[in-house]
Amino acid sequence: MTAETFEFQVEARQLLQMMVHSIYSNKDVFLRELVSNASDALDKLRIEALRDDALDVDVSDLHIEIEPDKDARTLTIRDNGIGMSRDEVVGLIGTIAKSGTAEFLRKLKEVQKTDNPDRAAAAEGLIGQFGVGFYSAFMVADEVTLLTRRAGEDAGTRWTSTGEGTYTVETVADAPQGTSVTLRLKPVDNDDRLFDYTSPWKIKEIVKRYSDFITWPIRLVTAAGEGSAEEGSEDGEDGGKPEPETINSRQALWARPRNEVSDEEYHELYKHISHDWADPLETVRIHAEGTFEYQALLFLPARPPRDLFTQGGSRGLQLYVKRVLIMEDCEELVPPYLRFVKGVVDAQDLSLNISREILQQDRHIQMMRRRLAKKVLSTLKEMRAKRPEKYAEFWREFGPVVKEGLLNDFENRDAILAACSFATTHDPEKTATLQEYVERMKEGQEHIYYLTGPSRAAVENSPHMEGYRDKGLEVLVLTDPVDELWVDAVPDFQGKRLRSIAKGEAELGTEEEKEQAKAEREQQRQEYGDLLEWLGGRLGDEVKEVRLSSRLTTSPACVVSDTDDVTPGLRNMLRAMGQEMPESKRILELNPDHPLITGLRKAHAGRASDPELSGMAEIVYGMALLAEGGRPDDPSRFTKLLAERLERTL
Ligand SMILES: Nc1ncnc2c1ncn2[C@@H]1O[C@H](COP(=O)(O)OP(=O)(O)OP(=O)(O)O)[C@@H](O)[C@H]1O
Repeated sequence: MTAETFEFQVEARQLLQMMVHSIYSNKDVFLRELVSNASDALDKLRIEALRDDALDVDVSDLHIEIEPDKDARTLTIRDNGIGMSRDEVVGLIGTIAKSGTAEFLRKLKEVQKTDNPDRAAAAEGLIGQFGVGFYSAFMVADEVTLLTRRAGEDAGTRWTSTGEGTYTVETVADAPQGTSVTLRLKPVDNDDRLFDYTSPWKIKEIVKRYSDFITWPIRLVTAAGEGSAEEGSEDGEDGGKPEPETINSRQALWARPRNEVSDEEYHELYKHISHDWADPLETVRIHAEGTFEYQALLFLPARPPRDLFTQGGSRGLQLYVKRVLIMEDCEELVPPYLRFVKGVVDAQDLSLNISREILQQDRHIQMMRRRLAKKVLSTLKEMRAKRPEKYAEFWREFGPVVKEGLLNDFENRDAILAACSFATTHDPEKTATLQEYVERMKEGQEHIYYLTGPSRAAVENSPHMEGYRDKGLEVLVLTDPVDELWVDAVPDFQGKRLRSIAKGEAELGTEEEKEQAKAEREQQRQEYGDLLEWLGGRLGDEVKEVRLSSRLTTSPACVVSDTDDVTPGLRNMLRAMGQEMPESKRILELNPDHPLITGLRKAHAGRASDPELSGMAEIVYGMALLAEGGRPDDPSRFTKLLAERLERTL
């Protein structure tokens, strides 16, 4: 059949260009990527064969082969795994379905344009986050040919490209099942770290470093005698019969004693599982013995995957039963708020062909899920104590996800809270745990105070903060959307209630101060009685009450919610999620010590019926809304009223 030529999709072309002109300095990783893909293909075939008895394939000798040809300067990576159909080749290899590709390329170009001496490192960091898989072959090859046949199909597909803009696809009748990728290697250029990838020594070195733990045999196929030759040796030129040699130890890392495995080896396993090119932040090992035995290796990534907040992203852990991978993304093994955790669980006593439906109810799966969640949470707590910088890096990226657990994992609520930390007014540079907050509480302070808002600046500058700052009371600064939700779901911490400083009456200071303030307020209430009543009448459509405030020191007024009402932030959020949320009227609080308010009281006492005054009611209320980051219902009317008054001061 004749070959058809296709154009790469725009993003794929751009990405290929970068690979062809090789911006990534460590070119050895192309082999890691191709071996990783081959290993995945073998896993998939085995899983499919477990599920589908009718699938007519031989799974008795699943393996990966690497075959260099020194004379032709080619390198072939072959597997007898699941293979790809013609449509899959075009869809998976010719296009890049990853979300965020355009954004990634834009950033990459930006980095490359600058004269920053670290731009190569910055570019590598970006590729590390993105991962480019199969395309990394073009770092070392000027032509790549992929020959593949999907298990269960008759015809195979040959795909060829020089990485320039087009690729050809051809149907072939006699392809072996599985996939082989043949690279026509670029000339060796040691200065550019483009090594001789036909050298058996080099191949072994790379496989040992990056792919040793792959459970499938990786066989090096060389002409007789060549496999054991030293680098640069010309042995084997007589072209003896190829002799395969298994070059990986195939030992599951999780089954090896901790002190025999290096961090690098763990990191390579993480990269293989997660498709991340960067090292993980933390490795967690679990070895459960007893009636139900299992081992687990879990990893906390350094950076969030692009699909962390989207539906349908790849979630879950790899589930093995006695060293055999039976499920790729087993979501049942981690609760949704730990969905960023990657890793492997290997259980001794599960059925090999357990179905997803059964998994959900399986007692052992539930037991492991519980234990793994607890272990991750305790690791976070420990990280915070012992490796605070790493924890801070983690928390910045994943804190909002972990806090989702406070909404629904009641059993682990305390453990989640112990792993959480929050920005606070105590120290702008450091986060605090609730435990630390409680230890610092002032004498007479009963509650844990917090304020939610869109940003740190908005929260810190909010008028609600004034009295608390004045009294030296610490307030948690909560700015993640999820904070609006969990604060209502967590009633208390060690018997101390969490209280929004924008809700209810503020009761500040020691018992004595509170008593004193109460007496003062009583007196002021009499003085201000008329004004409060009048304002309440004027603003009756907007607010449910007008009262004197004990939380303000410098602002004239603020709006607060009633203790059990939802905050405006939460209301907006629930509305955005499509929930019907009725307006609930709020409370206007006045600062009886502010000149604007004392002036207003005098003006009202002197000329209560002056129409000028009624505009003032609206202005005071509008200002209070603006000060908390909200806005008046009718901003143009508000501006007009304000302008009229300002005019008169000129
Ligand atoms: N040897 C192979 N056998 C079967 N399918 C393969 C093989 N190599 C690649 N594929 C298919 O092509 C897809 C794209 O591969 P590619 O390496 O570009 O990306 P990836 O592995 O999905 O992700 P990443 O870029 O993070 O490595 C794979 O997801 C897989 O479905």
